[in-house]
Amino acid sequence: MAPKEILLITGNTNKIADFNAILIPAGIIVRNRAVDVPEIQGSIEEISIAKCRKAAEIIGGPVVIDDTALCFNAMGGLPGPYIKAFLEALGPKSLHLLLAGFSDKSAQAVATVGYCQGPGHEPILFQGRIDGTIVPARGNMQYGWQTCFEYGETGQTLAEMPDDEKHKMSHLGIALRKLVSWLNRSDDRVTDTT
Ligand SMILES: O=c1[nH]c(=O)c2ncn([C@@H]3O[C@H](COP(=O)(O)OP(=O)(O)OP(=O)(O)O)[C@@H](O)[C@H]3O)c2[nH]1
Ligand SMILES: [Mg+2]
Repeated sequence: MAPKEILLITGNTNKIADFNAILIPAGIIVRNRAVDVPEIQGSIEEISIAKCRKAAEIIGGPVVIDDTALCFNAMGGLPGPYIKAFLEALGPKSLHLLLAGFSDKSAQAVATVGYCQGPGHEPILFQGRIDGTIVPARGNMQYGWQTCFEYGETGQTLAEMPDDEKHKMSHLGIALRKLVSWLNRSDDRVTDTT
């Protein structure tokens, strides 16, 4: 089968690295444009659809985007898609303090990957959700909130897991495997590099 490529619209270099780590073994080439696409307020899905549609308009062709949310169950799903603002304000070391007044520390990490064929086309979403617990930061601090998210019953934060193990179960891994299945069934919607 000819290799396929996607154009990932993001300025987040860690996200690009994660896409590559997950998609290269699946035979997908990841190209990138670092465009800052405006993010509206709304549900996770509304934000992802608007971001994907806007990215396709800016690029004028097929695009892939991801919008990642961290949802605290005690807070009705917040910060959710607004986690970036909380992370920037508090830093990963203080994020767990948001739940100091709650006994329920459970949370979900949600990756919502969007594909849009081009301007005027309806985006398609592929979502991965995993359950975990918000804890004081542990592990590699270089990226996002993953030091604060202990996955399932593993006793490990995402930042304490080896990358290959993390990509097998992560919110993004789940979402991207759904994208890969869809790309493999939709040969006419992706760009062949040959
Ligand atoms: O520990 C993490 N593990 C992840 O898997 C992950 N994915 C995203 N993030 C962070 O969560 C916020 C989401 O915002 P986000 O999805 O809008 O990304 P972003 O604004 O950085 O880039 P863009 O793709 O929108 O251009 C941003 O602070 C990201 O740095 C992650 N942190
Ligand atoms: Mg963003």
